[in-house]
Amino acid sequence: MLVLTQGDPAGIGPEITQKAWLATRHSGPAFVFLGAPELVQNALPIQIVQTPAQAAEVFAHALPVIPLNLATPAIPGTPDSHNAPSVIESIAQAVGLVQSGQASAVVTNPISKEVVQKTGFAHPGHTSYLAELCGVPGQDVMMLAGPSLRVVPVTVHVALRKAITQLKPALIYKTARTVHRALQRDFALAAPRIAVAGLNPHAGENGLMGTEEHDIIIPALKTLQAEGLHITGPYPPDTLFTPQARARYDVALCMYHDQGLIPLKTLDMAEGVNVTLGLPIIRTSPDHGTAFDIAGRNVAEPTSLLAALRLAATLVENRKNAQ
Ligand SMILES: NC(=O)c1ccc[n+]([C@@H]2O[C@H](COP(=O)([O-])OP(=O)(O)OC[C@H]3O[C@@H](n4cnc5c(N)ncnc54)[C@H](O)[C@@H]3O)[C@@H](O)[C@H]2O)c1
Ligand SMILES: N[C@H](C(=O)O)[C@H](O)COP(=O)(O)O
Repeated sequence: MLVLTQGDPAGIGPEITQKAWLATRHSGPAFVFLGAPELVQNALPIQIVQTPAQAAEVFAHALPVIPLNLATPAIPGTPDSHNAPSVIESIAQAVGLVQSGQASAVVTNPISKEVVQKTGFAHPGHTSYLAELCGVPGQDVMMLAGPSLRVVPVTVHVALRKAITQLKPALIYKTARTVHRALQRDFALAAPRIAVAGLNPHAGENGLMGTEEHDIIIPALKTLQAEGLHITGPYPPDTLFTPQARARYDVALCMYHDQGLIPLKTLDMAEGVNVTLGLPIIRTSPDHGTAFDIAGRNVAEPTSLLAALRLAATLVENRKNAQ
């Protein structure tokens, strides 16, 4: 049984949750919504439950809901930081259900980083918060996975100027080792191929356009290759995402957030999935955000959430088989 968090109640989470249930109620994967019932009951039969086990019994007939309370009524498209505590509580409770063995994985509905930050939330988003909840702070790695491409940014939710200063061999080691292990264990790839993007145009043109490749990336790759990882690069980023290039690797390690997320969301926005690696639990999420600009208009696509639910179920199975 997957547990689906509430996300920001003013976003499209409630809408895509209902659409996802209609699409999976007979075929699965089954999930329980952990959030305010009033967000998902406007067009569907829902059933209040207390546990994921009770949710499994009703899933084909009603959307199961483990209830939370909102501080203020949600207005689609108009986020209210007073409801941030319920957003955060839903994530924490979902992790607890997986840690206690009552649920198999967490799938998160989108949150607004800006809204939760207003309440002093100490994380840029779900990813590092999940690592803290799981007792592995700093071990989290963010992957975006789609039908055409998988990318993992080495630096994530920081200003680009800061991302460049953060780029160090230790960060490349942590990221690459975590990715290698996850592709073997959770994605069932026996010999995963990791391609690494350069930071600079033309991957530095042998030092003419920047020295991060020579000084940081290449030495780190040599260490990882000596450990037996199939990791190559650094490649010129502008040709790393062509169909021909993508056929030669299983994941692209990128130097900063948008170096990977622009091609991923350009190629696979509809079915891209955000996967948190490095955790003792499985967590996926849609590759999009709260979409406040369309919330409440019933035009949101559930495809990425459906892909996230299905990938979570697959990763759970793969991890179980790998044990
Ligand atoms: N995993 C997450 O929780 C997550 C991911 C990305 C962004 N965010 C947050 O979401 C908020 C808004 O971010 P943003 O505007 O950069 O990105 P966004 O993904 O919310 O929206 C970008 C554009 O894509 C459209 N869109 C997004 N999902 C869609 C869907 N399912 N169907 C149809 N159209 C869709 C939106 O209408 C918007 O025009 C920010 O606070 C950001 O921090 C959260
Ligand atoms: N970087 C992701 C994206 O742009 O889609 C997303 O913001 C991740 O956020 P979480 O850490 O809240 O999953």
